[in-house]
Amino acid sequence: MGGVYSSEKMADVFAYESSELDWCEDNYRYSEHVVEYFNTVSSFFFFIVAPIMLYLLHPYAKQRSLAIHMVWIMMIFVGLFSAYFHMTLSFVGQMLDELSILWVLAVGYATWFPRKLFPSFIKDRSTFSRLVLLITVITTVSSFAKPTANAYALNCFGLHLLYTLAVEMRRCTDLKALRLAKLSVALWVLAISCWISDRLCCSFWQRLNFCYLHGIWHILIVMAVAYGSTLVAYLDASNEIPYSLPGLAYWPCDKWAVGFPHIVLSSSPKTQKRC
Ligand SMILES: CCCCCCCC/C=C\CCCCCCCC(=O)N[C@@H](CO)[C@H](O)/C=C/CCCCCCCCCCCCC
Ligand SMILES: [Ca+2]
Ligand SMILES: [Zn+2]
Repeated sequence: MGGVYSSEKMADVFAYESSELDWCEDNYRYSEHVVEYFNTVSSFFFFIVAPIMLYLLHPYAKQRSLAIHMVWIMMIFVGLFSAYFHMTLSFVGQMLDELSILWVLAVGYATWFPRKLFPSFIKDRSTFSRLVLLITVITTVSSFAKPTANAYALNCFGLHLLYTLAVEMRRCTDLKALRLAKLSVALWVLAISCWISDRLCCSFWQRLNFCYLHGIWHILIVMAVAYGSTLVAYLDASNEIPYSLPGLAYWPCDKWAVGFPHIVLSSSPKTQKRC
């Protein structure tokens, strides 16, 4: 009897709409199998951007460490779990979506957090990575205590990332890096405005019959991560492999600096910069 009860409970967490979260988009509007259609489809944008970034960052990863590819490989899983979450609005979907974001952030921090900003008691990156791992495991376990607070906690980590970037950019005189920083922050501000507005002003957007802000957030946040992570990687390359003369370029149109940013490594001398 107890076995039947617990397996029913197990099934409950996979059930459609078992999550306490429900985004502004109308449920089952376009399909009886997909709860939030536009939010699900927009999650596939992760699958387009991740392979492009993996390809573009490959020369830098080859020089620095192939482990860097983990960030964008994990972003493919974030997209997959996000699509599953919005398709079902299940509790398992929510936790997979949120925990995969937490672990991408952890890998990003372990890989790119500037050495000079390490707490004073930490001497090398492997000790720092162990500290990040410990914090991530504790946060993963705590995330089950109050799942509705998880997304807000993740946004706080996002704010810390922005603060770190601001500290790093204070001394930077490289115009291309400064432009990339401004674009990254602008994309993040637009993205987070959509996320907050979808959560807090839903009745307003319903009256306008425009309930797609969370889907737009998906698209903007992937672009913010593409821009922001390239900037962090560029600062890392300037500090850790300066002999390969890292520079910034854009694909497909470098001339107008439009498209996806990436790092070019060359042996020719560059104009002086300080980052
Ligand atoms: C020195 C550190 C370097 C770190 C490198 C960056 C690593 C990538 C970081 C984050 C990945 C974010 C992926 C977002 C997925 C969105 C899925 C989603 O929509 N989930 C929602 C539910 O469907 C959920 O409610 C969202 C919660 C909020 C997540 C907030 C994540 C913080 C993102 C910070 C990105 C900053 C970009 C850089 C800007 C300068
Ligand atoms: Ca909804
Ligand atoms: Zn989402």
